[in-house]
Amino acid sequence: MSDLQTREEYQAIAASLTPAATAFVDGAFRPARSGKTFASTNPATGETLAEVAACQAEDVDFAVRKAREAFDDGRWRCKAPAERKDILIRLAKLLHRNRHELAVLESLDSGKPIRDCATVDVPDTINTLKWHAEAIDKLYDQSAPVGEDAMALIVREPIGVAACVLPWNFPLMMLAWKIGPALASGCSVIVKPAEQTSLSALRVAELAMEAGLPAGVLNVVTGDGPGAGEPLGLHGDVDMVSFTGSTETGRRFLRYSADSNLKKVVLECGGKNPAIVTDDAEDLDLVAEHVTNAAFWNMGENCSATSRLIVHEAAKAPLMERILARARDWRTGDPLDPANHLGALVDRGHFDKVCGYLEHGRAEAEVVLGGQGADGYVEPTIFDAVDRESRLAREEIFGPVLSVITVRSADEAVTIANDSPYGLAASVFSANGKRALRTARAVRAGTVTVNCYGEGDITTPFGGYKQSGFGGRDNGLQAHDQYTELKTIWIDLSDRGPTDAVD
Ligand SMILES: NC(=O)C1=CN([C@@H]2O[C@H](COP(=O)(O)OP(=O)(O)OC[C@H]3O[C@@H](n4cnc5c(N)ncnc54)[C@H](O)[C@@H]3O)[C@@H](O)[C@H]2O)C=CC1
Ligand code: BAL
Repeated sequence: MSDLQTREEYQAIAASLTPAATAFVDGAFRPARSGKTFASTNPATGETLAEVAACQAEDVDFAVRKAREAFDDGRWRCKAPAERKDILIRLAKLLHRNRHELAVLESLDSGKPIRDCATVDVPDTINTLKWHAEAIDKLYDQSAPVGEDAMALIVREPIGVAACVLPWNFPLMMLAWKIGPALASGCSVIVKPAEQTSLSALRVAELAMEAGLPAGVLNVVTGDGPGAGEPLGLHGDVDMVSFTGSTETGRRFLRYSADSNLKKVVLECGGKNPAIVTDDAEDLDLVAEHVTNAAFWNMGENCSATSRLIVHEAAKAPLMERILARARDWRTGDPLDPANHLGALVDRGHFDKVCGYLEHGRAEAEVVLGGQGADGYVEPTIFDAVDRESRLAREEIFGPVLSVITVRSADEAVTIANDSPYGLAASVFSANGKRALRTARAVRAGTVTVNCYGEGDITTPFGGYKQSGFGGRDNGLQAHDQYTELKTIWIDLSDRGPTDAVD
């Protein structure tokens, strides 16, 4: 049954909110030491939602010190696994109890449509935390096959202080994708939300205290990239950074690491994701449904959005007719109206960037749908006859823009799909099982879906090849690898005496 409320109910919740907007460190809300703030605005209205603490290096230092203390004294990592599990499950329950408020906060701060915040973002956040919490007391260490004279234990230990640097497109979901496994592993965590969308992370940190998470274990440092992100990346006492965002900023984190303490860096970056439709694709209604969702869901502000439709010439006309029919039904407007599929883009800067691509597309390709933006909103847009060398075909637009490229064979489709610096996600539509699987194998991307579109689920690792990712995966038990170190403990079992042992 749908959990959606009416627009009026959402508006009433919005009117009742007084979001916390200072940093959250060592169990308490704290302003930036400088006293500086920046406005967090509702991109749909331009209204200021809160003045958020503009943290800088000194605030980051304090947060790292508190996180380190919490890690070193073992108040979290040394708790019995079942107790840590219970606290995180309590947090998941508190998120569920506050789900309408969280969905509204997320929608107001980011421009995302409430229908998605309520039915996807918040439920996925809760499920992710629950799933990692449940794993805590079910993961076993290993013993290596080293023979009779020794025993070698391979144990997994929390890495220490983990910094989670978040994007603005899925503020809650990305928070959960990172703090879920980080906290489950026993780390202390410092979250740096994107400056556009700080509010939901602060609320989650507050609820985590209510759930019983010890102070200092989950901290949120608000601020922009150069002010708060850079000092985190350069900090000598941060053990790892898990980052989601642009490839350009991802590169910076590698440099920060090289210039400081060689902290582990895991990057989940951009994508230019192809959907390949072969000449034998069946059920074009279903294909059209998947491609429309993949391209326009979350206003295309999604690293795994399908932004290139690579379609065989034989399937193109009937498929395009079906995609257009669906996309025309997607309503754009007030994010708090559950009837709307698309809300506002995250901020004016990003809106202007997407509009720049629309202008380019109008000049270089054939507009078959949309093609204009107004007042922070961009309607679903489809460009046909896109040149595979053009900016539309190669650059991440991060808006509701689909570029169509026509091909004459499956091999040509794969060549074009792989002709990209990115390799995050792809989908393949073909009724021929062998061909579909061969194509899925040939595409260089971290997630390839067959006859559907998606990102897998919490049980499957998510991340990219090439410049889409580096160093690890989110989701699945593989996500725990990010936040843990492996230690070998070698125990001598031989009956040689000490003199023999050094011979
Ligand atoms: N893979 C993904 O999910 C995302 C991709 N993007 C892509 O990136 C483009 C630009 O968006 P931005 O908001 O500028 O992304 P961004 O990569 O700059 O921001 C992501 C995070 O990095 C932080 N950051 C920014 N500059 C930093 C610096 N110099 N040092 C340390 N931290 C820094 C930000 O404060 C934010 O928390 C988008 O148009 C889109 O193409 C953006 C967000 C998410
Ligand atoms: N779609 C999940 C990852 C991201 O867009 O940032």
